[in-house]
Amino acid sequence: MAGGKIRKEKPKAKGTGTSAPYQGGISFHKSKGQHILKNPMLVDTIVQKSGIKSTDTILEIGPGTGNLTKKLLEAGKLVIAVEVDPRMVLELQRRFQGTPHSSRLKVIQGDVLKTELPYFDICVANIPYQISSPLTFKLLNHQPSFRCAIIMFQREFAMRLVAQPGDKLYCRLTVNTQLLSRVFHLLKVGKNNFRPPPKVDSSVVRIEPRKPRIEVKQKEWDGFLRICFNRKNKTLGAIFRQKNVLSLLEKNYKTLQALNLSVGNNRDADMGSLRLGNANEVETMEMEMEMDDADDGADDEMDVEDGDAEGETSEFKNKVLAVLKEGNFEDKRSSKLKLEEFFANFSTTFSGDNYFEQLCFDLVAIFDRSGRYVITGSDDCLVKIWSMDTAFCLASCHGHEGNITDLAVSSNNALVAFASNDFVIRVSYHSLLLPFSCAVDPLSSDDGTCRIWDARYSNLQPRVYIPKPSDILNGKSNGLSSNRPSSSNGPQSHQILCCAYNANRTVFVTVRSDTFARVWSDFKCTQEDLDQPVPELDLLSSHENDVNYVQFSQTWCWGLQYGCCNCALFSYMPCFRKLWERKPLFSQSKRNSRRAASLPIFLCHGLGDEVVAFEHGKRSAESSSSAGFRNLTFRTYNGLGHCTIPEETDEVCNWLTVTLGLNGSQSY
Ligand SMILES: C[S@@+](CC[C@H](N)C(=O)[O-])C[C@H]1O[C@@H](n2cnc3c(N)ncnc32)[C@H](O)[C@@H]1O
Repeated sequence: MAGGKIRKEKPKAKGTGTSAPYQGGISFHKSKGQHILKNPMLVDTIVQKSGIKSTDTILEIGPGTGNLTKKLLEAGKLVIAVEVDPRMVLELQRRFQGTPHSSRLKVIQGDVLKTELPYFDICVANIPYQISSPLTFKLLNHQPSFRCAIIMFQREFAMRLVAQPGDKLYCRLTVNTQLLSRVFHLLKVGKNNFRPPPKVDSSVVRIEPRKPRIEVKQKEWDGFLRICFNRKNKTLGAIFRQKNVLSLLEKNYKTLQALNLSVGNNRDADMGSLRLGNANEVETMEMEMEMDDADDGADDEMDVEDGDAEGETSEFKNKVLAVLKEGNFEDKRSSKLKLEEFFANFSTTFSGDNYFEQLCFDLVAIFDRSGRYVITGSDDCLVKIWSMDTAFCLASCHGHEGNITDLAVSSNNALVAFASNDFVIRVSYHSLLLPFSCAVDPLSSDDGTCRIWDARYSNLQPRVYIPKPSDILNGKSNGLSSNRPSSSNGPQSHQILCCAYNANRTVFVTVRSDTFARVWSDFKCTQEDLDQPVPELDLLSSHENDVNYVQFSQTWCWGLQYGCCNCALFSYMPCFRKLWERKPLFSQSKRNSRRAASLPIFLCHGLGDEVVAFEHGKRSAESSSSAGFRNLTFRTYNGLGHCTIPEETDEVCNWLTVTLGLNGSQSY
């Protein structure tokens, strides 16, 4: 591995002939990754390390204003530059027009990911980092193959490419890249070598495509790696015992078998020798991979619970495990497995049976509430925000250690919650003016807790919500949870599967794979509050299996906050008893309790509410009255279900008009 590090721009040496960075009066767009190289010495070093021959056709991706292009033209025979920004294309043409280089520069205007690449010997590029992954694989699949690519990447991405088994960054990207190429780290590059400086450090790597290529069915191979790296520190034996993995493999197997039979392809039905049919036909089948199993981190067997299929499934499981055992892979972990071992495992056991072909995790994607942005999550552990106007990726959110399994935007469009199968849910401000990145607390992964932090102050610790272990729960919980992980709490053994905020962000609910839903208060919002215990307001039970979706009712928004609102309007108050117990009205200062006691409250509830039982509304009213609220109106409506009627809305309107003095006669 070559070394070296260039950190800072050296002052321009007078009379050396090195020129100042050429900017051409253009303003740079961060959304297009426009961070031009401003250090001429660095440009020289990159070109020198590329080993360009005078006969070479060079591909440059994103030439920008041409600082690197100029040196490439001096070193090679022909430079083909692909640039998406028409302003840069113009600037490039202006810069080289009339120079001896102009006939050896060919500029293609367009998005490199959508451009059919011409023949080239070598690729040298300082690329926009948001296209790192697709670009790498586009290059590696390019035919005829090229000699090498010298590319500037974000440091972390570069380190993933060169990672070795056992390294923290060793991942599916590493193995996929190293299957097709050999990668070397050439140079560390500090932020100050760019204008404007990016937020991250960079590295230059050299990628040499393997010749000859290792031939592998790429879809199958990638599906296999997705499973292996989904929990990369688990043994392969434990991974392939998971019921979702097994049932998906079996589903693939059976569907493809059926397809094969239905086209009259009467083959031996033995698993070991069956070829499972045409990939195009199965492309349309719905086969989602959801790794949301109850997973306690141990390597215990988890049998498929399918009643009728049990016998067959066990047989299927045994066969899968037998092939793992045969290759001695059962106790190996993906994080430490060499490429050759992956390959051996894959080709000797599974290849040809197409079990993995359909194992691509779907992207999760949602529009934000304005409709101007799309937020996506994927199995590359990243959440990205895309502009609907330009189709550019505007921000990437790092920090998850597992696949992104779900996304949600709060009703006021201020927050985005990401669920991941690394056991953590993260919540970030959805504001494009703010850095959209969250640092991961290394202690937080795999602990089944919920963490919420303020992305505006990424140096601050997130607030941690630790559910009580379900084995000590006896129906309902009344106690407080600590907001700090502690050994007494022990490791959490259940993933959080989904969560939701209520409309005004005062309460949220999390659901874990132990089937319990927990309701939490989010009243505290300052950093000083971090040391205070976080109240787990309520524990909801009765589901018998995993709960995969949770949502607050939007029919009424309840907005009660102590001493800071003028009235409260709701159909019932979730967790009302615990709320009053935690913050008894009369434990506050006299002035505040007087004020709170006179708070006008309007409660209304339909007697036929099939979703929130009338009883809850009634008890909310009784409990609030006995807590000391004396200005409370409770209206009930005969036969009204979980909806509203004109009579109710009229009454609410009148009440608000009088209470808030909208008719000029304020009563509060
Ligand atoms: C990091 S700058 C590098 C500029 C120049 N090579 C340098 O080193 O000074 C990335 C360049 O890639 C261009 N770019 C961004 N996305 C692109 C895409 N999808 N296809 C082609 N060029 C792209 C940007 O407009 C920008 O000029």
